[in-house]
Amino acid sequence: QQTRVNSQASTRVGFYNATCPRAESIIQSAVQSAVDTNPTIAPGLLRMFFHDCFVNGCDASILIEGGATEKAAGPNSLLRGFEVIDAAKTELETACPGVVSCADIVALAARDSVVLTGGRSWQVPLGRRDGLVSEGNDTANLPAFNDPMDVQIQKFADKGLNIQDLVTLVGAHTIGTSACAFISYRLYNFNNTANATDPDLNPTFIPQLQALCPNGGDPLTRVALDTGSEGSFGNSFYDNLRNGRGVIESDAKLWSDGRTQRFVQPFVGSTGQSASRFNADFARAMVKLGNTELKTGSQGEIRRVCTAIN
Ligand code: HEM
Ligand SMILES: [Ca+2]
Repeated sequence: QQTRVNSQASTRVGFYNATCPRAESIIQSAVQSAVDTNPTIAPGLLRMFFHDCFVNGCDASILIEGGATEKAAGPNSLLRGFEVIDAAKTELETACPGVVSCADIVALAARDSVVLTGGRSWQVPLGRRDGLVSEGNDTANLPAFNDPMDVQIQKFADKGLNIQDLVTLVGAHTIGTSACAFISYRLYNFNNTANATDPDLNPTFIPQLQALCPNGGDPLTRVALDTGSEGSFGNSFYDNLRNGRGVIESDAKLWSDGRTQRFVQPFVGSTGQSASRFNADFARAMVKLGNTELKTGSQGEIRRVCTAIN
């Protein structure tokens, strides 16, 4: 198994220009029609790309179905949007059989999801190949909502991503929602102490979150990660962090830990400048994330269907 962390990325923009010129528009239409029907697909697809890239690189290992694959593992249990990738792949196989990798579909669908929710577009370097391995245990690479900041920083460093990349990429939480399962302990039982709340939470935010995630309520109830703006891609997420309104613990720590706060700061504020900086930096960080442990050239394969190795 070849792994190269961000080393001379050999993806390139326009990789399918000659071999499948309609590839990007086919994927864009598939994402658009899915998001039109169900807006929660957009954050689902953005998160899918992250969870793919962090485990065996951006190689569509996340899509493989069966026994103990990544998709079946705990950290991926709430991912959504798999059917959109399959729909795009079916159309691509008709238009240009055997050409477009599932890994590139995931990468493009993530970009399209950002654009459809109001973010700025960017060009996605392509040419990833699909991986031959998908093991549930490897999902331990993924950061967890309650990982200490040291662990989060280390998990990103292991993928060639620095603290600034971490802060920028977690800005993806400007769209989408979290299950109460990842929130309630901050409201009712912080540090395993009855009735204790997380001191990172703004006291005025606690009753709001408690209303959304009642004590003992359904752990699958969903709450916006960027309060007031869950459907709209932008830098308001960082304002919420500064205001003690980070919904999951790992997000809140981006402000309370000085190592990350210094990178949150430039994204805070309603001036066009901080918004513009976030959009530009996010695009750059996504390209960097997208070159994680690439398989290119003759490595891996182009899958016939995204859910199974050929
Ligand atoms: C320290 C790193 C991170 C942690 C601990 C983390 C954790 C989480 C958790 C616990 C959720 C809620 C999942 C659910 O209930 O369905 C979530 C949602 C989400 N995450 Fe992250 N995340 C991290 C980084 C990222 C990155 C780098 C991206 C993308 C570039 C991302 C994209 C998303 C999106 C879009 C959602 C919303 C999903 C939806 O609405 O279905 N996250 N994340
Ligand atoms: Ca992967």
